[in-house]
Amino acid sequence: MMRSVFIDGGAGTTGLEIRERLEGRPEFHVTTLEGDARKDAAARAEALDAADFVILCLPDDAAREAVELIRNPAVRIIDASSAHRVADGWTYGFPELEPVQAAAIAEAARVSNPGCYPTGFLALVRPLVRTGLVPHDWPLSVNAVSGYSGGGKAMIAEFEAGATATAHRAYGLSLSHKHLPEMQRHARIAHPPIFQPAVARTYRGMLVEVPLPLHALPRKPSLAAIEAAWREAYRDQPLVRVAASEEATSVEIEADAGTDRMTLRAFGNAETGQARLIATLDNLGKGAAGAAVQNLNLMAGLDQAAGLRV
Ligand SMILES: NC(=O)C1=CN([C@@H]2O[C@H](COP(=O)(O)OP(=O)(O)OC[C@H]3O[C@@H](n4cnc5c(N)ncnc54)[C@H](OP(=O)(O)O)[C@@H]3O)[C@@H](O)[C@H]2O)C=CC1
Ligand SMILES: CC(=O)N[C@@H](CCC(=O)OP(=O)(O)O)C(=O)O
Repeated sequence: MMRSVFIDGGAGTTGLEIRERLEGRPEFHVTTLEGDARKDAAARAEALDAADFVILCLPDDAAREAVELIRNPAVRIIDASSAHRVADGWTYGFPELEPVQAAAIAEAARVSNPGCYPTGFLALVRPLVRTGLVPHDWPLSVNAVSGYSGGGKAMIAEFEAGATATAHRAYGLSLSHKHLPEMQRHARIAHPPIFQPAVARTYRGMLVEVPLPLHALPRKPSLAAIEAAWREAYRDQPLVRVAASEEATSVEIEADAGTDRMTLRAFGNAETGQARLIATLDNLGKGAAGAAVQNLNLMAGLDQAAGLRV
């Protein structure tokens, strides 16, 4: 069965990546608007209402507006923006997050894609909280570096203009980044983590790291216990891998760039009981377009990894 998919914001960074992934897929007929029609409310309303699925690749305000424009109750929505990630009536589009999540997404009418940083953070932390290895009120922190395409067209233009952009910039210094509510809500933790994001002079890829003092946790888990909790959580998941970490001496931001997968690694020092948990992914892959297509596959009743780069 052919399903129609309208991408609102199809000329943006995430929209173009989704179009690339859906090219040559006979299950989907993709439509977008061109020229002045792209931002014309009447043209958007018509295209939104005519589709089986719409994927919103827009700034938050435009995504909220798109949802209001939809009149046809049969239209199913995937929102790549951060407008609806903790909103009532929306299903969080992270199929690997809980054992029931993929089934919930498959049935949902409104699915909100996770943010790229929360994807790494939640993958590392949620199984540890769920199994009690990390107490739900533990004061977590997360350090992360993203490729500059994470900031969309504006940041790409800044970095590619060359003159002003840096090699590595720390930001989010007010500790109020827009990803904090979804990190806290979906990890099911009592406090927002201390989140230290940075952007580097590389187009795509990201490295999300959670430091953990294992010796101070009530259950004093070993690295092996952490890896075992991840392996159990992601046992049947095609897009999340747990790498054997013993031999690695470094991890690069490009490790999963150009793919739709995510890799988790646990490093540490057994003598001091300190650990570094590291997720790598592509901010435009599992962090955005890959996740949107994974959700679309599930909602359409297809194999979740169909058309994705594992
Ligand atoms: N880049 C990334 O790694 C990730 C992005 N996201 C989210 O995905 C969404 C899209 O981001 P991204 O692709 O990076 O952003 P871009 O800035 O690259 O693209 C946004 C697109 O939306 C278009 N647009 C803006 N306002 C309107 C409007 N009112 N009506 C129709 N089109 C409009 C823009 O038009 P114009 O071309 O004229 O500027 C642009 O083409 C954002 O919410 C972002 O936060 C989520 C995860 C990761
Ligand atoms: C490098 C960079 O600027 N990254 C973006 C996050 C990209 C992303 O996850 O997009 P959402 O806005 O949809 O959550 C930021 O920190 O705001």
